[in-house]
Amino acid sequence: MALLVDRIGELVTNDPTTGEGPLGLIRDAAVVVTDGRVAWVGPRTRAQPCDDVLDVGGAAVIPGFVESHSHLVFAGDRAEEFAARMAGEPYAAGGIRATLAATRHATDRDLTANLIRLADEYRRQGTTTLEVKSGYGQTVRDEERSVRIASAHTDEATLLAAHVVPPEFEGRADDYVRLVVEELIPAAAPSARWIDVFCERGAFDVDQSRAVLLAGKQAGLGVRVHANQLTAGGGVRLGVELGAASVDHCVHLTDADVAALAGSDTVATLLPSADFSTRGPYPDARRLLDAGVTVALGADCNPGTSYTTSLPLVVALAVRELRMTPAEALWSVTAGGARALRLDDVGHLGIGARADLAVLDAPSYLHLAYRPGVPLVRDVLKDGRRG
Ligand SMILES: N=CN[C@@H](CCC(=O)O)C(=O)O
Ligand SMILES: [Zn+2]
Repeated sequence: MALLVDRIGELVTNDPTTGEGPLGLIRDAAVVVTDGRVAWVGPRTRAQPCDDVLDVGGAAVIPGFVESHSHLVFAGDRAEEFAARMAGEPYAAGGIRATLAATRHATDRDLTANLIRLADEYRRQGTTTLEVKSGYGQTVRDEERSVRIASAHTDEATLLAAHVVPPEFEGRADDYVRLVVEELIPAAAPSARWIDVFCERGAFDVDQSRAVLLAGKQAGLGVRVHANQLTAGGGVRLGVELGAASVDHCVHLTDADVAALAGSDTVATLLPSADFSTRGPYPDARRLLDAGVTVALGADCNPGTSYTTSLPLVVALAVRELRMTPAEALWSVTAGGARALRLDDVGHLGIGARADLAVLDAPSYLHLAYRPGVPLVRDVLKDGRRG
């Protein structure tokens, strides 16, 4: 059965062969969906009649957001830590340990309920593809169950086996890395698609990160890295060296980091809501874009640095604070996220793509940045279906 999404005032396809400019814009458009995929897209006057019609009444329609960086398997929150930060405390990697303790005590059922709650929040705000990381367990048992819980809800589950050195390994990071390589990854990798590591002062250094990522690669996982969030360490170059799909945060970059990214297939994923919520500096998106680096944007939902599921907020921050154009920001949060996950059938609405789209309560995608904080996502289709 075919569905006609009709009377679209402005359609963003992200397919420059179908519409105008890099966003592939079509005005007065329609989309035909069959079997959960885009079967046809073009001016509405040329659309064939279909059994089912969704009349959006002149609204803008965009590809569903692709979130390539979230931490949804956790218990508790850290509102007090946030308040202390707003009163002047700096963010440090060690805060993760508070969530570690709460997560280890939580049941699978509690962790699942929290994940579903946050994934629903993401969906209501237009996100149709969601990567989810483990990383608040840091024992073989807790990482294995975290990534298993994530994988029941997404194909994009990431084993963040080395997020922080757990308290029982205080001063013995190398021993923890050995446990990760020898026991944790073999136990948890079957539930994951990706391996990730927090390569940062206070977390894991470059050699420790390399050992973890290589063990993950060996187990068949794709590589992603939390890199250069707090300092200009070696995380970005390590990611490029290992062929990472994405290096994430990228706040503190040297010229050599930018050059390495520009000469690679590795995406730089920027997470401005984390910088907003830690009151940290923002990354220099223009420097990356001008060097030809592929830039993605994510919300990085987690209880420590960025307790938001709003990719519309991220678009507004990217435009206002990172000086990206609205078109660049929208591309980065849809097609860019897809590149960061090495997916080619999401993040755009070309023929054959998944029919994942968001209908906005607005005549143009420009309103995502122009009307910050306003709930503009009116309807969401995932694989051509609502809900
Ligand atoms: N930077 C490391 N990981 C998370 C923060 C985790 C936490 O503070 O709980 C992030 O992506 O920002
Ligand atoms: Zn993160």
